[in-house]
Amino acid sequence: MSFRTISSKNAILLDKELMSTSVGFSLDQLMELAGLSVAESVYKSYPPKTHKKMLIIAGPGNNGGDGLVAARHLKLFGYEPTVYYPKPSSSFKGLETQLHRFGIPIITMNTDKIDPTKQKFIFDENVLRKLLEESDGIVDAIFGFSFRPPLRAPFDQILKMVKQENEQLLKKKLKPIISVDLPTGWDVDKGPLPEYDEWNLFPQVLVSLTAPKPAAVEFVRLAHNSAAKGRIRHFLGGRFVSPAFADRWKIDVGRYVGTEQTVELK
Ligand SMILES: NC(=O)C1=CN([C@@H]2O[C@H](COP(=O)(O)OP(=O)(O)OC[C@H]3O[C@@H](n4cnc5c(N)ncnc54)[C@H](OP(=O)(O)O)[C@@H]3O)[C@@H](O)[C@H]2O)[C@@H](O)CC1
Ligand SMILES: [K+]
Repeated sequence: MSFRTISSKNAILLDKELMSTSVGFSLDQLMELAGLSVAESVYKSYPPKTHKKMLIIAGPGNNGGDGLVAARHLKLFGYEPTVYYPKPSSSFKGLETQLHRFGIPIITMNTDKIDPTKQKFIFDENVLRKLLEESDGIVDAIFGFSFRPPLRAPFDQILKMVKQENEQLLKKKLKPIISVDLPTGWDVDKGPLPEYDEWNLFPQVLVSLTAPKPAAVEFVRLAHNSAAKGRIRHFLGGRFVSPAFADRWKIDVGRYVGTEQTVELK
């Protein structure tokens, strides 16, 4: 294992710099490339022939936005994606509209259960259980580098359930989890914290974006020590960094081949 990492603090600063006037990217551009690299990593790991029904669980921030983009690309790649999006962001209305146009179901605030004064999402475990049962794989686009434990509602209940159901279902059939940028719930700089074990997911695939975070080192280390090590994969995506920019931030550009948007780190 040899890859350089970037701390949570620097990942936030790097992100800002990419969108500064001196570098010139917009959030839409970065998210499109990030989401595309996630979809490509899913395809390389679990093609639609064997894992057609993908459940994308999207969080309220940009990690969730990557998930919405990935869902559209997955549809174009031949999957049947469904998006579970408990706390939609007003910034991503356009992405939601695109998903509607592509006929991708989005499970979001449950209108008949909304508290009309607070517009609160009320977690219904039967809805999530059914989605998990029907899916062939889960894309974890809940939280990325701005996550700070402990998890708050409703995501604590959601994560707990994904973990429990997946452990049950795994006994019958491998239902992989593909995590976007970080396994949700893990501390960005330390990895999974034992005190939060009830909702620490352990994904089969991690797609680090721009550069792996320190938690990715833990992911690889734990994978190496687990019985499932042969099935665990770590990709780098988000192909928008120039060599000079990477040098400045002491990260690796990634040895992408040809038109690839994602490269496996070994
Ligand atoms: N340059 C790149 O690499 C690019 C990176 N990109 C992607 O952006 C991701 C980072 O996105 P991000 O900064 O929006 O943060 P993210 O992790 O989605 O979470 C923020 C949300 O989580 C919430 N929240 C936090 N803690 C919580 C808790 N304990 N329990 C509950 N909620 C909690 C927080 O709520 P708040 O604390 O503000 O109330 C806020 O709503 C990055 O990982 C990558 O995937 C690409 O899109 C573009 C290029
Ligand atoms: K994630």
